[in-house]
Amino acid sequence: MQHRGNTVVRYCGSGHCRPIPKIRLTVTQPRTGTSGQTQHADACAPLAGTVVRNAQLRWTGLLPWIPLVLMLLVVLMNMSSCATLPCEDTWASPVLNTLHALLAIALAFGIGQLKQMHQAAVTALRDQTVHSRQLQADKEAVYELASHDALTKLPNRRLFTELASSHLSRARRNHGPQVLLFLDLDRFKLINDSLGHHIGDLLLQAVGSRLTESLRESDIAARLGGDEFVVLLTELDSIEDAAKVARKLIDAIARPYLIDNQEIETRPSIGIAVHPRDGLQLELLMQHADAAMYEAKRAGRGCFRFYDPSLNARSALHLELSARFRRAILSDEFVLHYQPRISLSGYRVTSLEALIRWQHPERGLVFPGEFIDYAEQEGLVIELGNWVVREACRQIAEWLAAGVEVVPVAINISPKQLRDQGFVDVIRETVTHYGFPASLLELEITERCVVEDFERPRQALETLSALGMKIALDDYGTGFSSLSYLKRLPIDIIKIDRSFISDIRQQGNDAAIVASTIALGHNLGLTVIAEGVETREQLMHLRIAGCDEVQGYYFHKPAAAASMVELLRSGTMAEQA
Ligand SMILES: Nc1nc2c(ncn2[C@@H]2O[C@H](COP(=O)(O)O[C@H]3[C@@H](O)[C@H](n4cnc5c(=O)[nH]c(N)nc54)O[C@@H]3COP(=O)(O)O)[C@@H](O)[C@H]2O)c(=O)[nH]1
Repeated sequence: MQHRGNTVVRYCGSGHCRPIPKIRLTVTQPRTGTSGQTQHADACAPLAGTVVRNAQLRWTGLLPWIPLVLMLLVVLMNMSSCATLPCEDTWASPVLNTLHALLAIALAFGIGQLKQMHQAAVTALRDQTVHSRQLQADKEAVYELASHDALTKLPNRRLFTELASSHLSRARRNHGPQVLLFLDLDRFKLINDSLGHHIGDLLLQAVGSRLTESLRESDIAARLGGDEFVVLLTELDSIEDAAKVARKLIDAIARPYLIDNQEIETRPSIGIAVHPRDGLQLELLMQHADAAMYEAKRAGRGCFRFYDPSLNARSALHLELSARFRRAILSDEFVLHYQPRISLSGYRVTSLEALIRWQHPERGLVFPGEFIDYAEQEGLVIELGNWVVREACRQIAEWLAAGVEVVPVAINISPKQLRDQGFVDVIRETVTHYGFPASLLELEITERCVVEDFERPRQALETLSALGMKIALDDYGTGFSSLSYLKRLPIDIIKIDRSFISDIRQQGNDAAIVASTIALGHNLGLTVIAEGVETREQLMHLRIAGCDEVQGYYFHKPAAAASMVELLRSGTMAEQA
């Protein structure tokens, strides 16, 4: 079918086209009370059928009148013959009898036609009823499709915009606080890519159900698309209550899901914007809640943040950084900072992690959280990663030349970089160029590196491991914590993510996870490192739990290469006061 102007042209079976006026359906949904979606429906077929049937009825409707007219003629003739001839006249009787017989036949034919006509009318009426029921069902289906998300059955962006906008304009008169929550699932892409879209879809449905179960009837929840959901909280006593609801939603959504016999976990990051404080119009509130959601992601994911006007300035900075980023690689504006890793037996410096920073000419030091994702999306991360390899090797060579006892330097490898065909050669050639043992370089990868493609990264890691480099699995516990990866990849070190370390002292889940990860790592013969150690309490807990090494602000923040020289010369660190 094609739409041409206001005419819908339907391709018929015979191959020629019949123009039929375009039908507009304006659908009203009683549940929400909103005048709904205007849709063009393909109503041509049933309507065309009805037109043809009506024409047929008109023609067949004339047929019963023919015998009736005949009958009238016979009666008239009969009457005139009786008037002019003596009725007993012998020759007139056969004529009249014939005419009577004709009359009887005509009557029978007429009654038959009348019956058929009645039957046709009844059928047409029944067809009409079935058709209007079908049309109503079609209208409802069109409305459902146009206004709801097919997967979760929640309202979609369009319906949410209608409902929330009308609610906000009413609320403007009532002066109640209305709060918009913008939710985005953490690491959903990882789940989708690794477990398949079917599992991803089932997870989204389950998240949609948890969301609605946790809200009041009066709240309006919708799925915007992908892993993004929005909620308008309509009956809050105070803005503080929004934080309680956000916390409740995080807890509800973070509970594990059992999907196709697999336990899956996800958490939402939530941004919050308050009406009228953060905006009067829905569009602005959505933008602000979205900006706050990104802030929640930056703050470590699985948490919520309220909108704050300074976020706008940060978004502007982000855009500006993106524009300058390509030039920055060419103009060598990046530097590496280093953070020591310390053994828990003797507090020896065992390694340095190289962390990239952008020395921006006007903005000063910009941290990788601001540009690594952008570099990854734009395909610039390979170029940037190769720069890190060369710079780390140059620095090792410089320290060695200065007579400093160098410990291995760990560099972070991004997923695209590890999949790049030239990756192994770049490392091998650079190490050969500087002529130091390959064991002075360590590679930190995350599970994300092997999700999309396993074999090529595995081979690259095997080759580099065979050269003597150690491989660390970073951010352990935040992805799948897959035992299969630990078994099939040449991993030497597990780095427990800092999100498990911050609450370790409370003897809750995090302490149990850390203890079992340490036991698991040791059973597999791996070195276990805890990241993000900031307090003495955490340090003591990790010592008792049997962790091998720690890294974190407690001992040293990442710092420029120059400040590592003293540390490397002494080789140990002391506990902080
Ligand atoms: N592909 C590449 N990724 C890189 C590179 N350099 C860094 N990164 C990744 O960027 C993320 C953020 O890094 P950064 O801002 O440098 O933060 C690191 C530390 O400063 C921080 N850290 C360390 N100790 C603490 C602590 O006690 N508390 C606290 N709040 N933060 C701490 O952790 C980051 C190091 O994390 P990790 O890499 O997981 O060991 C980060 O993901 C980097 O990996 C690069 O060259 N290439």
